[in-house]
Amino acid sequence: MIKIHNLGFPRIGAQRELKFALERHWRGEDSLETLEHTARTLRQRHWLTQKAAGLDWIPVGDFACYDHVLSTLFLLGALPSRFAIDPAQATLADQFTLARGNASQPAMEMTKWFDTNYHYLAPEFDRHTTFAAQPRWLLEPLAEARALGLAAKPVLLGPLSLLWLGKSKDGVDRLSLLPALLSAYGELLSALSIHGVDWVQIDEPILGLDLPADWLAAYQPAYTQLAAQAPRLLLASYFASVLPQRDLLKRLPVAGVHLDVVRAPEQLAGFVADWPRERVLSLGVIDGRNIWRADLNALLTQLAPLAAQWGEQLWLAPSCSLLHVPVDLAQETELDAEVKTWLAFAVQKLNELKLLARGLNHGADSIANELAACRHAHNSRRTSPRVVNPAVRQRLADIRPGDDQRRSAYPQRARAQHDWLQLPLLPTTTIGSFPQTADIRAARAAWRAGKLDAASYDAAMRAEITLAVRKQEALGLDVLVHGEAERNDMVEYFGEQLDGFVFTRHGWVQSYGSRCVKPPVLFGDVSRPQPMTVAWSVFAQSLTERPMKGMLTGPVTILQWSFVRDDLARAEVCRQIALAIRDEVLDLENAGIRVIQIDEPAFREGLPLKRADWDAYLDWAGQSFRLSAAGVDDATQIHTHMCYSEFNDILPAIAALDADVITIETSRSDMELLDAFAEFAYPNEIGPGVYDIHSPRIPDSAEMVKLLNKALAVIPARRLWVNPDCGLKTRNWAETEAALTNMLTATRQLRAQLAATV
Ligand SMILES: Nc1nc2c(c(=O)[nH]1)N[C@@H](CNc1ccc(C(=O)N[C@@H](CCC(=O)N[C@@H](CCC(=O)N[C@@H](CCC(=O)O)C(=O)O)C(=O)O)C(=O)O)cc1)CN2
Ligand code: MET
Ligand SMILES: [Zn+2]
Repeated sequence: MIKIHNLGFPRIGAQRELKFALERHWRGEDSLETLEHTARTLRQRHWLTQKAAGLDWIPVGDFACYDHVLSTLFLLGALPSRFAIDPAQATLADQFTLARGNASQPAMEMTKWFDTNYHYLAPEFDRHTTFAAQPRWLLEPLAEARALGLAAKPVLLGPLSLLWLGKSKDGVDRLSLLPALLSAYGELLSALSIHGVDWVQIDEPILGLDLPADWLAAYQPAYTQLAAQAPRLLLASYFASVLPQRDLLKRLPVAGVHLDVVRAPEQLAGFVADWPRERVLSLGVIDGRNIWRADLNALLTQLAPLAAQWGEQLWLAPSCSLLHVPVDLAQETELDAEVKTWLAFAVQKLNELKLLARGLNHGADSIANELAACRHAHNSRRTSPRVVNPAVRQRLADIRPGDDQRRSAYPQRARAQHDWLQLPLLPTTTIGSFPQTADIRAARAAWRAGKLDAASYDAAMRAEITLAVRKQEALGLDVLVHGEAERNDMVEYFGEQLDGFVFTRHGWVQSYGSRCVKPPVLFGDVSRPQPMTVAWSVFAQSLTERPMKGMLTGPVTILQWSFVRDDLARAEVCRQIALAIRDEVLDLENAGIRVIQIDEPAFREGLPLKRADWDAYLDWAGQSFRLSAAGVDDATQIHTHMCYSEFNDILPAIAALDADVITIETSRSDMELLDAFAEFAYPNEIGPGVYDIHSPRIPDSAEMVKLLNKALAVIPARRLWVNPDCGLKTRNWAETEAALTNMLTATRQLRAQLAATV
C-alpha cells in the first residue's frame, strides 16, 4: 500500500480571504485577533480539504500570514537585530513590522523564491546573530490539527537552506552560524518529538543548486546532529534534480527523501536503483508549478512496478508545495468548457493523488471511469485545432539570423536618438505604472460586471491618464509614461489580448504578502489579432509635447509569469510571444511613439537553477527580447526594465539585449549592483533606481543625491538616467508625488553640480 502526502497548500484562500483580512488589519479596520481568527479558519479549512483527499500525511506549519521564510525566522528566534524585537515575546504584529518596515527601519529585503514569482523575505545575518527556538509557533497549529483528528506532518525549512537564502550584513560567513542554528533546530525537533510527532518534512531546496563544496560538506554533520533528537525526517528537495547529491543523501541519517520528478524526471531511475529500501522514497509526480491535468493513465503504468517493489515505503505527492498554483478550479464557472477539462488546481491535484493511490493500491479497475475521463481530456488537448496555428509556425520558421539585430550599433543609434529627444543631462523618467487607486479598480470591476459601459470605462481611464500626464509635467519629468491605469496586471493584460491564452476569474497565486497575481493560461500558439496598447499611448502622447514612452511587457516575462503549455519547448513559445510583441512595437513606432519600454523583470528569474543550463536559456531568452525590439529605426529609443534580481552573474547577457536604456532596481542594495555594471563596462544608458517603491517611506532628496553620486562614480553622466526602482502602482498619489518631487530636486542639484565641474 503506497502512501500519499502533500508538501504545502496555498495560504491565500480560494476567495483571497487572507489577502483581504491582512489589508483590513493593516488599514486599522480589523484587530490582530480578528486577523488571527481568519487565518486559523483558513488553515483548518485547508486541512479538511486535504483530509478529504485521503492524504496519509497532512502538512502543518506551511501556513504563514506573510511569508514562510519569515515565519521560520520567528520559529528560530533569528530576527534582524536592527528591529530590537525579543523573539520570546514576538507576535504576529512583529512579523508585519519586519515585512513592511516602520518609521525608523526599512522593511526586510524581498527576493525571488528560486525560479518562481513568489517573493520571500531574505534573512539578515551578522556576526552577532543569535538563535533561540520558539516552538510555540509550530505547536499551536499542531494542536489545532490534532484537534481535528488529522495525521499531521510538520514542515520546516531546513537549516542549510535557511542560511543560504539569507544575506550576510557584515561579511560574516553564514556557515559559521550553523552550529548555533543547529542547537535551535535541535530544540524544535525535540519539542516535536515530545509531542509525539512521527514525521517531520524538512525542506532543503538548495540541494538542487550547484552548491559550493563547503556547503555540501556541512550536510553530513548537521543532519547527524539533528537526527539524534528528532522524529523521522523526510528531506524534501524540489525544483531541480538532486541526483548529483545521491550519495550524500544516502549517507544522511534521514528516514526519507522527496524528489521532484516532474521538473527533473531524469533523477528517478538513479534513485530507484540505489535508494535504501528501508527508507521512504517520496516522488513528486503531480506538477506543483503548473495547472495542467496529470496524465493518470501514464502515471499508473509508470508507477505500478514501483508500487509493487516499494510498498508503503513509496510515497506520492505533488512535486513541490502547492503554493504556486491557484486553489480550486471548481470556481471557474466562466472558463471555456473544453479548456477547463485540461486543467487542475490545488484541490484537483490532491484528488489526482487520491485516484493514483486508489489505482495503485486497489487496481486500475477501481478508477476505470476517472481514467477514461482523464484519457478523454488528454486526447482532446492533444488533438485540439485551437492549439496549433500554422501561420504562427510558419512565421517562426521564417525567422532570419539578422532579425534580432538593430540596424546600427548603439553609438550611432544614440546620436540619432539624442538629436531629436534633446533631453537634459541625467534625464528623469518613471518605470510605467502610477497608483492603481481603488477608483480605478472599482471602475474596472464595474465594467467587467457589465455595470459600466465600455465608453464610460474608456473615459474613466482616459481621465486617469490625463491626470498622470499633468502631474508628471508639473513635477518636471522629462520622459513621460501614461501610467498603466487600464491594466489589471502587466502580464494578464497582454494575455487577455493575445490569441493562445485563456484566463481565469479566481486563479490567484500569492506573489508576496497580500499581493497576488492571476497568471494567464498559455495553451496554444500565440499571435496578436490586433494592436493592444497603441490607442492608449497615442492618446497619452496627444496630451503633451514631451516624449511619451510606450509601455510593453517583454516576451520572457510574459512566458515566465503565465501558466505555460507543456507540449512545446519554452524557447519556441517565447519566440512566438516575441513576434507578437514585435508587431506591437512597430505599430507604436508607426503611430509616432518613439520611446518604447519593453519590461523584462522576470528575465533573471527564468534563469535555470543549474549553471550548466544557463547558456542555452540566455541564448533563446536574449534572442526573444531582441526579436521583439529590433524592428525599429535607429532613432527609436528602446528601454527595458528589470527588478527583483541579482544581475551580476549575467551582465554580459543583459548587455547583449542591446537596449538603448535599461532601468534597474538598485536602491535597496545601495547601488552595489552598479559596481558590476562598471566593472563589465556596460556600454549603453542606465537608469539605476534611486528609491525603493515597495515601502510607503518617502526618502529625502539628500539620500537620492548620495545614491546618484555613487552612480556617477562608475557611470559617465551622459549615460545616466534618474528614475525610481520600479513602477508605482502599489503606492498612493501622495507618496508618489512627494517621492518624485524629491527625486527631481536631487536631479537638479546634481545637474548644477555637474555644470559647475565642467
Ligand atoms: N504578474 C506579475 N508578477 C509580478 C509583478 C507584477 O506586476 N505582475 N510585480 C512584481 C511584484 N509582484 C506584485 C504582484 C502583484 C501586485 C498587485 O498589486 N496585485 C494586485 C492585483 C492586481 C490585479 O490583477 N488587479 C485587477 C483585479 C483587482 C481585484 O481584485 N478586483 C476585485 C474588485 C475590485 C476592487 O474593488 O478592488 C475583484 O475582482 O474581486 C484589476 O486591477 O482589475 C493585488 O494583489 O491586489 C503587485 C506586485 C513581481 N511579480
Ligand atoms: N512597467 C511596469 C510598472 O511600472 C514594470 C513593473 S516591473 C515588476 O509597473
Ligand atoms: Zn519592476
